[in-house]
Amino acid sequence: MNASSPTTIDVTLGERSYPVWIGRGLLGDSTRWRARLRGRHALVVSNTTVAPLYLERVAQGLAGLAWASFQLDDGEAHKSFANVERVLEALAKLGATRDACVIALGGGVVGDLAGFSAACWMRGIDFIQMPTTLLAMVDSSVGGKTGVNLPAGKNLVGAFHQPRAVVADIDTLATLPDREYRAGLAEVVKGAAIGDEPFFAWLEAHADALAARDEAAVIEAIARKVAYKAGVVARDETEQGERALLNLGHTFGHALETAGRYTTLLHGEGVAVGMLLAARLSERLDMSAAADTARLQRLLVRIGLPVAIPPGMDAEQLLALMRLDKKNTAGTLRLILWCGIGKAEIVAGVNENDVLAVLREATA
Ligand SMILES: NC(=O)c1ccc[n+]([C@@H]2O[C@H](COP(=O)([O-])OP(=O)(O)OC[C@H]3O[C@@H](n4cnc5c(N)ncnc54)[C@H](O)[C@@H]3O)[C@@H](O)[C@H]2O)c1
Ligand SMILES: O=C(O)C(=O)C[C@@H](O)[C@H](O)[C@H](O)COP(=O)(O)O
Ligand SMILES: [Zn+2]
Repeated sequence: MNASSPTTIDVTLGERSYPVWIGRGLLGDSTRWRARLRGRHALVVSNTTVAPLYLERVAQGLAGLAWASFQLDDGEAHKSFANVERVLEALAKLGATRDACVIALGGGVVGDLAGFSAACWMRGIDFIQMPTTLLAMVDSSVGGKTGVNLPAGKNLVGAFHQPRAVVADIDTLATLPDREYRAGLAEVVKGAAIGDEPFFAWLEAHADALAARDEAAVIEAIARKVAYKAGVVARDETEQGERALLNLGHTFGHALETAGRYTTLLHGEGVAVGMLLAARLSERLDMSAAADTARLQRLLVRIGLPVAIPPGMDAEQLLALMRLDKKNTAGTLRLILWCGIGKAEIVAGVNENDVLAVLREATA
């Protein structure tokens, strides 16, 4: 495959739409993405790991523009309000006007923070997502959720702000560590588990090819997950209903990530464990069968994802963190529960004692 034939999926939001390009050589071949820039200012936001690897490829496409780059320190702990302020200061220093564009070059941390900064600067300017992790390609770069963490919890501050384009250059995956790659697969499994039974079966059949990073399998997995998510986002851009299903495993997962101070579990790993906890809770509430939970666990294990709560975490502490989840209403837990492969439901007023029982069993 070359840069002239990417797989393209359009995310359509009423009258608007933007492309997600998936393929090889896309960063260095700027013909497509450069045409999405409207003004003469661009700020590339990246981090200290990704910029040395890939900034040069993007820089070539920015020739002739007034542009600068800003590098975050690496890690989830840097998805912070303080860094948003630093990005905004970099935009001010660049003299960025309303037609400026922020380019997010990196994983989901960079994408969420850069996108939120773009949403804030002059009440909203363009941004382009250039995801360089599998997780960012299949999930965070698509759909317009942007934001940062607070010490109290994940993603507590943010905005819906859609990108102008998503440039998923799979060449960048060559340098992605295996653990990060596997974490990205968790969000692929999630999409299939929520709403696409045939895709789940395909993942089971291609688990070995995916673990070996077979190129055709990787591109198909990215494209199928992005197409699934694009459909959900098109129907419910701002999470008034159906979109909340994309949060399967996340109320548990975010609590696990936060409890581990963002160093114990990666986001995708938290989602993997979180999905299993959600599955067990669903079984307890007679919404799903043990056989489905076992099938989900088998696939996650084959991919090499964790399926247990890390040692030292406490059930009560996790429940307290879950109480701050954004989906909750009227002071009660509102969770995404699982009804077996390919089906999930939003359930309000979940009894905390049931959640605690599942957490206690998993932390015992
Ligand atoms: N907005 C959304 O819809 C959405 C969806 C899913 C996840 N998220 C968020 O995304 C974040 C997780 O994203 P992530 O898993 O990409 O983590 P990340 O951004 O921390 O990237 C993972 C690691 O890989 C490194 N890296 C990135 N690209 C690389 C490359 N090509 N080669 C080598 N190293 C590379 C990074 O420097 C980092 O160390 C979380 O904050 C999560 O909340 C958001
Ligand atoms: O796009 C969505 O909607 C998602 O929920 C995707 C999730 O995988 C992602 O982790 C998202 O950041 C979670 O958002 P939050 O609303 O729970 O903060
Ligand atoms: Zn997620």
